[in-house]
Amino acid sequence: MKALTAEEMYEYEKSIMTDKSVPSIVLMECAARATAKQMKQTLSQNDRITIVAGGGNNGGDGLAVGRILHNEGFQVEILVLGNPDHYSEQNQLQQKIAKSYGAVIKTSLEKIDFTKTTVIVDALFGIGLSRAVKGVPLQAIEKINATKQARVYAIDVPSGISCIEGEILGNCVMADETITFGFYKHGMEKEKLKSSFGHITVDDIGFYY
Ligand SMILES: NC(=O)C1=CN([C@@H]2O[C@H](COP(=O)(O)OP(=O)(O)OC[C@H]3O[C@@H](n4cnc5c(N)ncnc54)[C@H](O)[C@@H]3O)[C@@H](O)[C@H]2O)[C@@H](O)CC1
Ligand SMILES: [K+]
Repeated sequence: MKALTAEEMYEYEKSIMTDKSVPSIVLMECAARATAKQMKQTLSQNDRITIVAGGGNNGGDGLAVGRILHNEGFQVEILVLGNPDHYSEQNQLQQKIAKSYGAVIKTSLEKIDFTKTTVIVDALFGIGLSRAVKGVPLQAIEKINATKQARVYAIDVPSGISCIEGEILGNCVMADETITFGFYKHGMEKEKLKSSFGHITVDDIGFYY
């Protein structure tokens, strides 16, 4: 299978945003809608959904997924981790939109009661992971993996897997499903990582041809 490295994917996205003039936030909305659509194959209104978002655009995707599902009546709680000074533009905008629709955003791992969670969306890191996870993000990954009763959906890449090297950097989320955009990512071609990705869906989200 054709599996793109992070650099190749960034290049491709840049060409869509410049040559095709597609705004980043439009790509993000379409990525989030594709993720929500795939999740709804197995979601029920009884599910308690916890979005675990980082401060970058993977987190932005997660915030948009949370707002979309919240607006469709699902039980959603959103956790955003990371240094607020480093939130990406799109992440900040998605937080503003989610709050405007009444979604509650928490910012510390301790504030989430994972014992009640039945579905986790892993939106900590996507193709931007560039070094081994440690500290709070590592605690979050371990918490997600310890929440045995939850189905775990990874947005784009399970957090902790680097698409630069196609390797786990420290530890990674063990996803039941990964929804990735445009192309398979470097690492998905490796047999030894199959159990980390779970079932993989590639969605062109309307722009990646
Ligand atoms: N570029 C775009 O407009 C789009 C990007 N998309 C999403 O955006 C993701 C890429 O977003 P970003 O480039 O913001 O990066 P990520 O959201 O993957 O990572 C967030 C930030 O974490 C930092 N980081 C890297 N390794 C770390 C570590 N070990 N510990 C702590 N922080 C670390 C980096 O500074 C990185 O910018 C994709 O995977 C996809 O989910 C999609 O929304 C499609 C549109
Ligand atoms: K992720």
